[in-house]
Amino acid sequence: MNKAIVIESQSYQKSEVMIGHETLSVWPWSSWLPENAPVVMVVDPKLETQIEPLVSAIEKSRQAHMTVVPRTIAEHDKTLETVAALYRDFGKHRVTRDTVVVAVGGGVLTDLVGYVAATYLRGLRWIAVPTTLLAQVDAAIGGKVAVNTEFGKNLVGAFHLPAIVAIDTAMLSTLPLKEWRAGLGEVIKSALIAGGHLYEWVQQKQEPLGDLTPWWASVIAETAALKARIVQVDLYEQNQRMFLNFGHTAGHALENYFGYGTLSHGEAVGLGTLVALSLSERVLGLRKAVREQVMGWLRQWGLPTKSQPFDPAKIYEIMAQDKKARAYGLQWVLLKDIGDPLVTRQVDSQQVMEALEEIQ
Ligand SMILES: O=C(O)C(=O)C[C@@H](O)[C@H](O)[C@H](O)COP(=O)(O)O
Repeated sequence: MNKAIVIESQSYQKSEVMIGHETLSVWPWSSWLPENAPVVMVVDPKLETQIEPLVSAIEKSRQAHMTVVPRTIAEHDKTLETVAALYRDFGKHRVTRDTVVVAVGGGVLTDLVGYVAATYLRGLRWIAVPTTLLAQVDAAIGGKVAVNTEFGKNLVGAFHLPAIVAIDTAMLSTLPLKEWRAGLGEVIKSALIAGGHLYEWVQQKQEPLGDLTPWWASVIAETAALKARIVQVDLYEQNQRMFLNFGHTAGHALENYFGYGTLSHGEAVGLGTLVALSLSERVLGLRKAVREQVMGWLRQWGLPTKSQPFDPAKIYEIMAQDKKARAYGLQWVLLKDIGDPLVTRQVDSQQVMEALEEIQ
């Protein structure tokens, strides 16, 4: 018999993105956590005091036991070794398949803990509680979970949607300015690929970092919503979701080149955005005024418009590992105009080298 038996996956992943202010411990945790399911919370130790109301809200809402695992995870810790350490923690705590993992921290922590949730016991339900600007507007949304390798950023990972993304903007009240800056690359990227209100708000003013003003509340909500809309139609990044990678082709390569953690993701994506805009001018005729405007935004927010010196040939070599690359070569996300991104292979190495030189 050579008739194929077809298995069509019904793995319908669903993710609810909640955005509020001072709402974390009053959200309906008892309905978010299956009855009697054990909970393992992996939390950035810096936040343990701040999230006490959340811990008690979860413990009050359930009979089952909750284990809190404090774990500092900086960019240079975003490795398979750290994943293995968490596997050991989960083994020690006898984590079972009905356990819900709650990840509380920045984008690096939610990326790594989300990957542990995607792979431990072949997959656990998880909830993301993002506590930085980067995580709230981008990293915790959409289920891209991953760790870095020596060959590149996020090269080992999965698509594993968090059941809930609980974004409480009050968590930003204690966020250091460096961490605010680390999320700005995604805000600028989103404004450029989306156009519309988000672009207009950012074009009109770039409010100071650190105060959660109504302007920031609107920008965060709209950036998060943009990502959710795109993921809704292209979870596995077959086409539109690639637009969210604007500025990341060069950005990730710069992070790898200088050593993870040396350049923040926001700084790297800001520089990568300038490279992508320069290529958009060369390949698609985008007007140079857009890049000049973005340089003004970066300066206003204290992000670099020039990189430390680097070897463009080495950056180009690292970019070859980019996940948008295919056997036939690199794919670039460029802009035809504000709000009008596209994916193209029609970029030659000379144009890339010239665009890279412009940020040196
Ligand atoms: O969610 C996506 O898709 C993105 O590309 C969003 C990016 O801003 C984010 O940094 C993502 O983690 C990078 O994706 P990767 O596939 O280049 O690792």
